[in-house]
Amino acid sequence: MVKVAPSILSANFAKLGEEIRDVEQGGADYIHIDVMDGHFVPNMTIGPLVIEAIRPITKLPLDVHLMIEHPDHYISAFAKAGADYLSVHVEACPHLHRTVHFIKECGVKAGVVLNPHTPISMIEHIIDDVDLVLLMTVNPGFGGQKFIHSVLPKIQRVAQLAKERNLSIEIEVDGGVNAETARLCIEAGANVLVAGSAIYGEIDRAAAIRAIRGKK
Ligand SMILES: O=C(CO)[C@H](O)[C@H](O)COP(=O)(O)O
Ligand SMILES: [Co+2]
Repeated sequence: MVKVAPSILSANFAKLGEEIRDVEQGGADYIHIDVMDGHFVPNMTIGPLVIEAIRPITKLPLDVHLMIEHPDHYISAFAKAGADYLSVHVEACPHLHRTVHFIKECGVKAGVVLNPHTPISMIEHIIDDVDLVLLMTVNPGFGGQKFIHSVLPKIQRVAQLAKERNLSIEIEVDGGVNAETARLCIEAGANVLVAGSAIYGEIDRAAAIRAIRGKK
C-alpha cells in the first residue's frame, strides 16, 4: 500500500492550518515536516513550536525530517511537540545507534535518512532497529529541485535488505517526486512518497495526491 506524505515546505505558511486540512481531506497519509537549521543545510525553516501548533489540527501522523546538526539536543523537544516519526540524517549522527535508540525511548518512531551520495552500507548495522528509512532524491535544503535518478538502485537495495531480514519498515523517498518519478520509486520498492511542490503547487491537491499514488 503506497502512502503519500505532502511536505508543508511548499505550503502557504500564512495559512498553514488550512493547507494541512486540505491535504488531509485530499487523502494524504502523513504530514511531512522539514526542519532545517541553516548549518546542516543552507536554509532555515521551523522548530518544535510550529509542530506543537500543528499537532491538534490534524489526525495524520507527523513525519518530521530533521536536517539539523546535533539532533540529539532537540529530539525530546520534537517528541514533546507531537512528532510521530523523527528521522535523522546519518551524515549528522556520529553515534547513530545511540540517537536512534534515544528517539525510541522518547516514544517516537525512528527514521534514518541518507543523502543522495551516501551508501546504503552506512545503515546496514542499524536498519533492524529503525521504523523508517528515508532516501533523499535531491540534495536536502530546498523544495522544487530535480529528482536524482541515480538513487533508484539504493531504493531497490533497501527493499532487498528489508525482505532478506524480514523487516516491516517504511521505505520513504523525498525530493523531486511527481507522478512520473513516483512510479519509478514505487517500482524500485518505496512505499512512502514525500512530495512538496508537486502537491502544494497544484490547486487540486486531492488529484495531485492520487496521481502520485498512481491512481486516476
Ligand atoms: O526534505 C526536503 C528538502 O530538503 C523536502 O521534503 C523536499 O524537497 C520536498 O520538496 P519537493 O517535493 O518540492 O522536492
Ligand atoms: Co523532507
